[in-house]
Amino acid sequence: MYTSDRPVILLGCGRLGSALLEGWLATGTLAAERLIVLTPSNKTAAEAARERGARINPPEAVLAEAASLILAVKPGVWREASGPIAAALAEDVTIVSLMAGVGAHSLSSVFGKRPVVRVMPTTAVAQGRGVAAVWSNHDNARAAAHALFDPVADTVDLTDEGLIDAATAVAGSAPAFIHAYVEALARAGQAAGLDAEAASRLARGALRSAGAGAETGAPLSDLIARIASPGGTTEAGLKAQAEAGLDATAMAAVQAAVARAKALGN
Ligand SMILES: NC(=O)C1=CN([C@@H]2O[C@H](COP(=O)(O)OP(=O)(O)OC[C@H]3O[C@@H](n4cnc5c(N)ncnc54)[C@H](OP(=O)(O)O)[C@@H]3O)[C@@H](O)[C@H]2O)C=CC1
Ligand SMILES: O=C(O)[C@@H]1CCC=N1
Repeated sequence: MYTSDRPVILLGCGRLGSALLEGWLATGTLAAERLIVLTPSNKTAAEAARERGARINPPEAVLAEAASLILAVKPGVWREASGPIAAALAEDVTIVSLMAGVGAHSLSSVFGKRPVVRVMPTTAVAQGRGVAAVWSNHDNARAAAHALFDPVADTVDLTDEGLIDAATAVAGSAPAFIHAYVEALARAGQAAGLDAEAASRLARGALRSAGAGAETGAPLSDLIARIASPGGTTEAGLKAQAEAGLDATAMAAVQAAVARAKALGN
């Protein structure tokens, strides 16, 4: 729970910014009156927050009240988006960057000595069921990030900023990798004779079932063992999947995402 009386600025209200707004308001992490949203265009989530008391694009002087600035803009535009507001911020404001690739050193080149924390969440923060990697050199900044993200995500502290790129691949991007796998499963189901709708519903249901299993907290190896009857269909499928290069596929996806994060930061 975020307990500071001072507001939080959300810079950028796109897919991730909107998901965060929804999650914070749904979980009561933050009273809407404490939220300031800076967005160039109208967004449904921002309008819903405005109706509950959030300030959308207020006069610049208001920004000095904030305790935290959340950067939820694209890595390619953060400098032009931050430049005009940096001077208006309090000297002690915590910079909470959700951006892939952009390092603390670059952030400090714009925000000076203000403490920086990097957080890499998934969009399931909207449902209060995300996961988020957290890295900072500053204890207070890390604590501020935990106050904002613990209510909407399983937060995983990283000891080294260099690990954020790996976390971006394995958390931020990975839900899309998994959705793509489920789509491939549905296509394979169609190839095995199911019609498109049945294949899609069955594959999505399998994803939901896997998620429900994962949410019990049981080790994934136990969950696999519970489904795979000795000598049965699952064992046969798992063996074929491994032989077809499942590990290599995951490795390729993670390595490509890590490389892209590094390129985005340059
Ligand atoms: N989507 C995801 O799952 C995740 C994303 N991230 C990170 O979050 C960040 C945002 O990604 P995502 O939400 O997907 O991107 P989006 O493009 O959906 O959102 C970015 C938003 O930034 C807004 N914006 C652009 N310029 C400004 C400005 N000057 N001031 C304020 N807002 C501005 C855009 O406004 P407009 O719509 O009006 O153009 C847009 O809505 C990225 O850095 C990404 O690395 C991290 C983890 C997961
Ligand atoms: O695709 C991206 O670059 C962002 C970062 C992690 C998820 N979405």
